[in-house]
Amino acid sequence: MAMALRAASRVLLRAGSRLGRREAVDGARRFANKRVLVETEGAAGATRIAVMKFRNPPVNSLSLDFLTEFVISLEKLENDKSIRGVILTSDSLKRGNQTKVAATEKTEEKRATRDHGGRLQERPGIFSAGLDLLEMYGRNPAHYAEYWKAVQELWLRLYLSSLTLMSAINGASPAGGCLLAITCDYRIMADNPKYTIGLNESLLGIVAPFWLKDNYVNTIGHRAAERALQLGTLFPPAEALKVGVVDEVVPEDQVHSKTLSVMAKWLAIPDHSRQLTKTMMRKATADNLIKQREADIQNFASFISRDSIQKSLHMYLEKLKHKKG
Ligand SMILES: CCCCC/C=C/C(=O)SCCNC(=O)CCNC(=O)[C@H](O)C(C)(C)COP(=O)(O)OP(=O)(O)OC[C@H]1O[C@@H](n2cnc3c(N)ncnc32)[C@H](O)[C@@H]1OP(=O)(O)O
Repeated sequence: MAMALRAASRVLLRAGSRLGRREAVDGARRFANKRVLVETEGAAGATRIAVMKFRNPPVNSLSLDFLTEFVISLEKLENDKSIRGVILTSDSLKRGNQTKVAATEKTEEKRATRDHGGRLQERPGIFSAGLDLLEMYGRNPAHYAEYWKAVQELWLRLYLSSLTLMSAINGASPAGGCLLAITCDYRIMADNPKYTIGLNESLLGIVAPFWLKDNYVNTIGHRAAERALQLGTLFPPAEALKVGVVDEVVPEDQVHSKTLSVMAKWLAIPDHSRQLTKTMMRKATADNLIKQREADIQNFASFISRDSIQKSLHMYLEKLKHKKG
């Protein structure tokens, strides 16, 4: 066990020092579609891990295209027998990021604000702003049904993944952003009080689906989930740690390296016993959705089509548009 842990640590520490680079280095590979960048690391034949970086500017919202690309990337990793662990994180959307890839200059400009001296300042990072509100507003029921099926698919794939999944939460993580995080086996959040995480659906006048509620209950317990869901609480890092939405809070510049070192510990456990244990813990919750997927889709489509709900979403979108930077 100790030897396996040391070997996994060596692979991951090497990965840690290299993953920030863009060029292909010994054993490192990457593939990308438009909105998800995947970097894998490790020698051929050895354990490798992958880092999935979201890059859907301006706020990494879970649009239909993003969901589709995400699931395709995850499936690719699931089918690669050399990959045992995956880290979910946001490609930095901030101004000044040396590795920016997808954001246009205009978007980059939008991600900065000016201070009183007119100097550009970085705005806080974003892990994911959650479901894309524009997929749920002003569309038709067929679109809502298609969108919801994709949301369910993402959740099921992540929640039941045989891989060890970890989230390195390097920015705001409301609602669907929190969904991504709480499907993971372990969550590490940057210690920045500007970042918050939680299921805030009730603040938008909508309701989290039962399976996401169940995932939340399994993560933070019934009473805490009941209160947080009703109030739509978005927890800053210290509170998120206290309530158990995240497992660790670390300085922002250590999120990635810390996630790699925790991953090393998890990868020292034999896959078969860890995977069977994970399935034992999660199967009943996932089965609840699997046996009523179609009904859940119809429910969502009719709920979100209601005039009153569309009105709430309209008001929320207006509020976002007009808020002061
Ligand atoms: C009935 C079933 C319910 C299903 C469960 C629902 C789950 C969900 O995920 S609902 C979505 C919940 N998400 C939120 O409430 C987050 C809303 N966004 C924010 O709070 C902020 O945008 C931020 C903290 C994530 C980032 O703030 P900031 O850096 O200041 O950026 P802006 O607010 O200026 O946003 C830039 C741009 O992006 C648009 N936008 C933000 N969030 C979303 C979103 N979730 N979907 C679509 N678009 C989003 C925002 O409106 C701005 O657009 P423009 O004004 O056109 O630039």
